[in-house]
This record gives sequence, structure tokens and C-alpha cells, in this order.
Amino acid sequence: MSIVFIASSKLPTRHGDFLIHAFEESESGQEHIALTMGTIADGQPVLARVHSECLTGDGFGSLRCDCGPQLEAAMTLIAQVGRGVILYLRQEGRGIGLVNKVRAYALQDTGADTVEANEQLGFAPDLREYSMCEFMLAHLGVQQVKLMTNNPLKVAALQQHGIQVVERVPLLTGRNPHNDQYLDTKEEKMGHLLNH
Ligand SMILES: Nc1nc2c(ncn2[C@@H]2O[C@H](COP(=O)(O)OP(=O)(O)OP(=O)(O)O)[C@@H](O)[C@H]2O)c(=O)[nH]1
Ligand SMILES: [Zn+2]
Repeated sequence: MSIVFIASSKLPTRHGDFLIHAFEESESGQEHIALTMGTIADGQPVLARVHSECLTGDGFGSLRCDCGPQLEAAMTLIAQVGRGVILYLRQEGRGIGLVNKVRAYALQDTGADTVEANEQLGFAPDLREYSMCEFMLAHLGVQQVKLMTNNPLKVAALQQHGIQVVERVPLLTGRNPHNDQYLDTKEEKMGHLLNH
């Protein structure tokens, strides 16, 4: 994949003052974002989050998943240590897109779990890929990351793309009665480490 850097600006947030960096995939035009805080190009391991877009959770406060609280926790932790990076990848619905995610939710409303719903729609459970991360982190000067994630497959995928993940930092937050079963399915079928 080829991806190019477009522009950076200041982004004050309620979690602290970040910089926002915009990138664009050359062939598809797909846009991705990095948020950074502090000195991250000094070769020292950087607290990092590779977050997949979830408009419902990140933007609307949906309780069907744990994405919103995970994003907030990642921004808060980065602000606490004063340095870090969030790659916000536009891979809505684990890569199936927002409309198909709503289709999957409709199937989940009638009993399917998150994996079965994808399969009933003709998709693999997870279509994401992470090759853009290598360029984005290199552009930002980040050499090693302490990755905030509960997903060991994400750690492995990033390592396959040459990213040095020196530590996995669990991001256990956001469980509620609406997503309890959904999180159990991620643990049982998708290998997430949720300690439940
Ligand atoms: N297809 C589909 N996508 C979902 C569903 N619920 C959340 N997502 C998407 O899943 C993505 C986040 O993936 P998760 O499985 O929650 O977590 P992860 O990124 O693999 O792992 P963490 O780093 O621990 O958050 C986002 O793109 C969400 O939009 C669902 O029921 N079906
Ligand atoms: Zn979500």
C-alpha cells in the first residue's frame, strides 16, 4: 500500500493538547489520522494506540461495543505520561464499513454473535490490515511502541509489518450490560485478552 502525508495541525481536546496529522492512501483515497502528544521521535518506546474507526462507539457513545471508552482511556493515558501516539484507522466495522456494520447489528439483534453476523453477510470476521501503520509511524519518527490493545492478533499483525512492539498494555474498560456478551464473544472466538 502507498500512503502519503498531507498536513498537520494543533488539536486541543478535553484530554489535552494533541497534534493531528492527516494521511491519504494513494490508490483508494482512504484517509487515516494520527494524534500525537509530546516528544515521540527520540527513539524511546512510545505509548501507542492503533484504533479502528467506530462511528457508533467513538462518536455516538454506543454501548454495543467498548471502542469509545478505549479511545478515551488511550487519550487520557497518553496525556498522563505526556507523550504518545494514536493511529485512527478508517476501518469501520473491522473493515466491512458502517452500513454493513449496521446490517451486522441487525442480525445480532435477532441472535447472531458478532462473528456469525459477519459470516452471514459473507464477510470474514475481521477484514482489517495494518500496512499503513508502518509508514505513519516512520513519518512521525516512532521506532518502538508500547501498544494499548487487548488483541494479540493486532500485535502480531503490526510486528509482521516491521513495527517493534516492545510491550502490550491492556485496555480493559467499557464493559456494560449491553456489550457483556459481545465482549465474551471477542474473548472466546477472536482471542482477545479480556480477563473475564
Ligand atoms: N463487523 C463488526 N464490526 C464491529 C462490531 N462491533 C465493533 N466493530 C468494529 O470493530 C472495530 C474495533 O475492533 P474490536 O474487535 O472492538 O477491537 P480491536 O481493535 O481488535 O482490539 P483492541 O485494540 O483491543 O480494541 C471497529 O472498527 C468497530 O467499528 C460488530 O459487531 N461487527
Ligand atoms: Zn465500537
